[in-house]
Formats: sequence, C-alpha cells, structure tokens
Amino acid sequence: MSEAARLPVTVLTGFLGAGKTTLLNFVLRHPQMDGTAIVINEYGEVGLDHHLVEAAPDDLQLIANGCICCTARGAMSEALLVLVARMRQRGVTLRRVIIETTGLAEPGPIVQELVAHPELLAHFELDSVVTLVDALNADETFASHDIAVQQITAADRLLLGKCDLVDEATLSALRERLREMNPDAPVAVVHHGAAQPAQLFSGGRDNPASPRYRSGGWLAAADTIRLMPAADAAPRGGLLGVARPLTPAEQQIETFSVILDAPLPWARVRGWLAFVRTLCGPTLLRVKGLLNIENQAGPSVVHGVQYALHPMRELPAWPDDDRRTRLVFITRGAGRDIVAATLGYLQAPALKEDPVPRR
Ligand SMILES: Nc1nc2c(ncn2[C@@H]2O[C@H](COP(=O)(O)OP(=O)(O)OP(=O)(O)O)[C@@H](O)[C@H]2O)c(=O)[nH]1
Repeated sequence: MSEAARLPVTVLTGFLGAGKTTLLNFVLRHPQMDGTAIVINEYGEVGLDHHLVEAAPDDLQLIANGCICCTARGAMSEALLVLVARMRQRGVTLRRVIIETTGLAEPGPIVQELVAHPELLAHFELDSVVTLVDALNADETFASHDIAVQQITAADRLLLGKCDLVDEATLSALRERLREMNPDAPVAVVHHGAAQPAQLFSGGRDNPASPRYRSGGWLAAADTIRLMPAADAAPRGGLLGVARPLTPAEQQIETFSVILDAPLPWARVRGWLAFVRTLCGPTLLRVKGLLNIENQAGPSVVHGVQYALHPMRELPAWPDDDRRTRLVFITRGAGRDIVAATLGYLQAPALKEDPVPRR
C-alpha cells in the first residue's frame, strides 16, 4: 500500500466509564464515518463492549481478555492486519480505523506499536490520540490513577464528557487543569458522546495545514527554554535526581518549550532526542514540535508519547514565516532539568557529514 493510501488510525482513550462507547455509537452514525472499522479492547474474557456498539461499523475486531498496552500486546497489530486481509478478500474499501482502548490502557505502548511495527506502518498511519475525560470524576481519577494522567498528556485532542453533571465552576477548574497538563491539546465539550468526525480525525499528526504548527497559540502556554551557552543551561536539580523516587512536589507536571533559532545538524538532533528519551525515562510524557534541520526545505515533525518516538517526517514546507525549531515538552519530576542540561549538546560544532541514515 502506498504511503498516500495508508489508513488513518485514531486511538480513542479515556478512563473507565468515561463514555468512550457512547461516543463511538454517536459518531459512527455520521455519514462521513462510512468506511470506518473499529478495534475494541476489553479486559474481560467475554467481551461486552462490542455488543454495546449499536451503530454498525464497516468492520469490527474485538480484543478481549487483556489490555493491548500490556497483557495483550501484539493483539492490536494482529487485529489491524486481519482488517487489511478482510478488506482485500471482500473488496471493501476501508477509510479509517478507530481503536477504543480499555479504560486502564497506557497510550505510550499503543502508540509505540503503531509507529514502530513495520507491517503496520505499511498500511496504517496514526492520525490522533483522542482522550475522553469524565468531568464528573476527573479530580478523583487524576489523584488516584497515574494512567489517567498519561491519557491526558498523550492526547492530541481532549473531549470533555458528562459536563451536564457538573457546575460551571467545576468545569472551568477542570479546563484549567487540563490546560496545565497538556496546553497544546484543544479541549471540546461533548454532550452524551455527540462528537463530530473532525474531532476524531484531523488529517494526521504531520498535517502541515494543522493550526498547531502555526506560530501563536501553539506555544503560548508553555515556558520557554532558550538555547544558551552551555554554562548557563545548568540543571536546576541535577541529573541524578531521576534515579531516586520522586517526591510529590517533583511529580508535578511541567510544560515548557525549547526554541532554537539556528538550523540544526540532523545527526546531532537525532542523537539528542534519543539521549533525552533515555535519560528522562518515565519523566518524559510528551514531546512534539517542528525542527529546522540544516539543508532541509521544510521542517521535520517530532512526536513522542512517553518512550515512543515517531519516525520523524519532513514536511514539504513551513506552515508560516517562523522558521525556528520549536518543541513543546510535557514532563514530570526531573524531566525539565534533563532537557535543559542536555541542550548544550546541540551547540557542539556540526558534524562534517551525517553518518546515520534518516529513519
Ligand atoms: N450524564 C451523562 N452520562 C454519560 C455521558 N457520556 C456517557 N455517559 C454515561 O456514562 C456511562 C458509561 O459510558 P460508556 O460509554 O459505557 O463508557 P466507556 O468509557 O465505554 O466505559 P468502559 O468501556 O467501561 O471504560 C453510560 O451510562 C453512559 O450513558 C454524558 O455526557 N453525560
């Protein structure tokens, strides 16, 4: 299948009972959703959720008895490849796939499988991670379940459900909290699952037409770390901080941006990102942005969800006049310090030639 024909996949996540199936039922009835297959993942040995999907999708795969982020790892790839095989057998045209995760799924491993499995990459392209938030139970859920926090920070878009069950003040406090946790993700209210197709599929994470890649709102909420002489970029806490258990204060989620004016050598960027990912470990929740790479006409797009780093892709052109490298990080604990401390690596003299292949 050619790259242009790859099927967009959206991962619909959200904590237990957030309203994911309700939303699927609504959105699948939309005429624009013709040609949508769904993959539903459930914990129980006997799957139930697929019986609750009343609106018939064009194809359905159920993964019961395990979670695709851990105990049923690999089952998602199998299910997606079965869809491809069936599509060929029946001569059906599938246009997109929605994966409904269990409420306890970590998005990181799912994204990792989607972006790193060679056979899947030939047929599918991750469009978006969409997280449905239960407005009624959000505070309690975030306090007790780290997975719920990861579902928020991994999201490209956040949908707020059950808003009819909370008052205005609660809703506005929740919006503010979500903005702090993931400032780049647009937040929209959905009433009883009434989402629109465009809220699930946006044309892809690398879509240069996406407003997220234009200057302005994209970085507005994030503090900025500028690339400074290495001595000035000293860590606030020290690199070794990551090896000990994090204190509650360090659990604090931080968002910040890195803005670099000069074009960067490809090999150095690649090495730096791998280095940051390894050093940060679980303290890195999300990184996304545009890179200005030396001798390249368009920017390269970076997307990382926890330890899953998408293959970087060059866009044909810059979305606007701002040609600077702009990266937004969402970290916890020592993550910010690690990023700041390692920025100096990007300042080292450029390598004479790029010794590593680009992918
Ligand atoms: N009041 C209200 N109830 C909602 C809304 N959205 C969903 N619900 C209800 O929430 C309950 C759980 O919804 P589901 O769609 O089953 O949630 P889910 O996320 O698929 O649940 P799991 O698969 O168990 O994680 C159902 O009773 C829905 O009717 C909403 O916006 N308002």
